[in-house]
Amino acid sequence: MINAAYIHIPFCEHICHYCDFNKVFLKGQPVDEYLDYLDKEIELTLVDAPYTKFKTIFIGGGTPTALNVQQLEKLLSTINKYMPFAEDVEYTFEANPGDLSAEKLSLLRAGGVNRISFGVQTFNDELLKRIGRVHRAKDVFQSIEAAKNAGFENISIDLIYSLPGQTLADFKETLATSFTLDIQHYSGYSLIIEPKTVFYNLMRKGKLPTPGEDAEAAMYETLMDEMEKQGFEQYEISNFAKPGFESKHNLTYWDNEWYYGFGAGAHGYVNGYRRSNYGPLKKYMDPLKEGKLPIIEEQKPTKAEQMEEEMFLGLRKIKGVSISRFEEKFSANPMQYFGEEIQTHIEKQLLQLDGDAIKLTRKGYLLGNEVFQSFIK
Ligand SMILES: C[S@@+](CC[C@H](N)C(=O)[O-])C[C@H]1O[C@@H](n2cnc3c(N)ncnc32)[C@H](O)[C@@H]1O
Ligand SMILES: C[S@@+](CC[C@H](N)C(=O)[O-])C[C@H]1O[C@@H](n2cnc3c(N)ncnc32)[C@H](O)[C@@H]1O
Ligand code: SF4
Repeated sequence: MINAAYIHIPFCEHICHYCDFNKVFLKGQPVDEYLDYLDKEIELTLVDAPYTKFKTIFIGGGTPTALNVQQLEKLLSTINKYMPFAEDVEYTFEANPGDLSAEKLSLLRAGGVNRISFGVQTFNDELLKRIGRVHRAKDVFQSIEAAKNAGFENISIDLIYSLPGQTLADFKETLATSFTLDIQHYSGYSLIIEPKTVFYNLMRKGKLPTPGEDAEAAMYETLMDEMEKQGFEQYEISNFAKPGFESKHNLTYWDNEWYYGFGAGAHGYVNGYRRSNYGPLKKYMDPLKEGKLPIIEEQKPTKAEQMEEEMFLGLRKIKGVSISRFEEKFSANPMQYFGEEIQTHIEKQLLQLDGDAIKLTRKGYLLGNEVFQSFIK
């Protein structure tokens, strides 16, 4: 039974210089039509599904909060129509600071949303401008205050470090400001320069002054140290939470469990099959017009692939991969199956054994990608 769902809203009011997620500039887009087809996709998918109460629902983007009040109402009513919630559901909406009026916030609350994840990135207004964001630090304070006033008690922000021109001192200031917010969860990502973004083109022309590897590592160390000092537990390479506020939805991914993915470009892991939807709006909507699901490809990972996934997803979690759970799932001992890879990384002090767990060392957090890749045979 699948009890997690991701829903993608691919519209943004502006396009940030670093972002390569599936999104289009909002103006002139068939947003209402998109929401109709999203309704159709969810209906088609869930009509034959065994009765499920959803434990996690995550509305991401793009920018879900770029929808207007009527469109938000429509989206929430689709979800309410087809997706019964478990009592302890974690229902997240991603939001851009400055986007949420009191009216939109109370609609979300009334619709059952109980977690908001704001894309803050940095509190330095100069840097915000440089990375192509339109919000400013003051919008973050206002939005979080408004979300609290509307009754939200589980609020997260995303930060990006290693931004062009950012110094360690600057990042420390962003962190210090973040801790004045009294919220429950933080994600801290290091900037990835993705192909086809403004930043990628600047980089190729030698015009992107990124801080460099040493500064990036120093910022990450600072992030981890400061989070710990403030009582936020690191539970994944980039994620920190007050006890009990770890993101259950994102843990579904790292625990290698099944989930639905609805909307343009969304991916899902449904009944053993990894699937992804068409990204471009027209390609997503066309099959639905004929009553068909907009799936580009569906692939069932072999047992060997599932074991690899269990490792490279699970090792992202600070508590690591449970040996006994692995054995239960695959009737194989990971210490034997991946003996060589694990041994090599223990020798390099990137992995460690801790009771029933295989997990990264602190040095391993910095070099996670090197470790994960070695598990893909
Ligand atoms: C895809 S956005 C969607 C939510 C919302 N539109 C926003 O901008 O916050 C989710 C998060 O991904 C992170 N992100 C996007 N592009 C990134 C990149 N190139 N490097 C690191 N983090 C990135 C940002 O922190 C962002 O908040
Ligand atoms: C970068 S993460 C940020 C999560 C946030 N830090 C939190 O704690 O809630 C969220 C982004 O990942 C992407 N994403 C997550 N699940 C997805 C899925 N199943 N299919 C496609 N994109 C997905 C979306 O672009 C979404 O905006
Ligand atoms: S970071 Fe968020 S707001 Fe910016 S372009 Fe990407 S999805 Fe849109």
